[in-house]
Amino acid sequence: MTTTPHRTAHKIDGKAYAAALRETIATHVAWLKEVHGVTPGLAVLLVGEDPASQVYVRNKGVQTVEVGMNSYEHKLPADVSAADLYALIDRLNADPAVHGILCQFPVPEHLSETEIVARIDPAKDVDGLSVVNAGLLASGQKAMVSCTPLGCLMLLRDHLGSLSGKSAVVIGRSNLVGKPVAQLLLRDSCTVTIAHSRTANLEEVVRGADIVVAAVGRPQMVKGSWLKPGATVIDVGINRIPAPERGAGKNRLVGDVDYDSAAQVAGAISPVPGGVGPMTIACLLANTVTACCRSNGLAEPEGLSV
Ligand SMILES: Nc1nc2c(c(=O)[nH]1)N[C@@H](CN(C=O)c1ccc(C(=O)N[C@@H](CCC(=O)O)C(=O)O)cc1)CN2
Repeated sequence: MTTTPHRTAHKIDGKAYAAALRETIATHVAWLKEVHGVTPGLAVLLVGEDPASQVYVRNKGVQTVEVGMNSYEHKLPADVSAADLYALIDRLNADPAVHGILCQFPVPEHLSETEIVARIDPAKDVDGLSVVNAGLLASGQKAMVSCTPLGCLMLLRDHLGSLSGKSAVVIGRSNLVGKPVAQLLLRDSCTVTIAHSRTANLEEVVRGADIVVAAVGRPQMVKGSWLKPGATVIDVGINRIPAPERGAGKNRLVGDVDYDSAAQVAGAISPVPGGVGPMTIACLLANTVTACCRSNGLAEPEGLSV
C-alpha cells in the first residue's frame, strides 16, 4: 500500500528571533550609553482602556527597560481632547531625551489616527507611519520602517536568504502592514502582488506565490489548498475566536492562515502566537535605537534596520 507523505512545514520562530534581536539591541544601547553618553528614550501614548492595547503598551514599557532604554508611558483618558493630545505630542517632539514616539492604536473614534501620526516629528516616528516615512520607503530612501513589516522582512530574510526574483503575494492593503510590506518586498527585488478583499480569484493568485504574507484580519482564511507547495508563509493576523473546548466564554488566538492545513503544504510558516507578534515590539525597540543614532549624528548599528 502506498501512502501520501505529509509534509510538515518548518515553523518560523518569531519569539526566538525577537529575543535574539533584543539582545543585539541591548548591546547597542550599552555602547550608546558608555561611549556616547546617550540613552535612547521611547514615549508611548495610550488613549483609553482597550484591554489588548493595555497589554501591548505594558509589554512595550517592560521590554524597553529590559534593553536598557528609558520608557516614558503616557496614559490618557478615553475622552481626551485632540488639542490636549497634540499638546503632549508637541512637548515630546521638543524633548531631547525622547527619540521615539508612538500612539497605540486603535484610538477612540473622536480622534484621527492620521492626524495623530502627522503631529509626530517624522524623525521620532518609530512606528514609521507618517507620510514622510511612507514616502521615503516608497521612493527607496532611508526611512523609519513600520514595526510589523520590518519584523516580517527580517523573518523572511532569515529563513530564505535572498528574496530576489521570488514572487510574493501580500493579502491586505493597510497602511500599517500591507502597503509597507509590499514596498519592502519590492525593494528586495520580489515580484509583488497586493491582494485584498476585492481581488478576483484570490486562491489562484496566492497559489502562484513563493512568499505569502497574510494581513487581512480574517481568522484562518488562507487554507493549505491555496498554497504553492514549499511556499513561505508569514501570518500577520491576530484574531480571537471562541474556544468552547477551553471552557465557556473562552477564546483562543489564531492568525489569518489556517495553520494546520497550511503546514501540510508550505515549506515554512510563522505561527500565531509566536511569529510576527513578538517581532513587532522588538522592531519598535530597534527603530528607537536607529532614531537615537540618527538624531545624534551617529553611525547606525548593523542589523537593526533593513
Ligand atoms: N501604534 C501602533 N498600534 C498598533 C500596532 C503598531 O505596530 N503600532 N500593532 C498592533 C498591536 N501591537 C503593537 O502595538 C502588537 C500586537 C501583537 C503583539 C504580540 O506579541 N502578539 C503575540 C500574542 C499576544 C496575545 O496573546 O495577544 C503573538 O503574536 O505571539 C505585539 C504587539 C495594533 N496596534
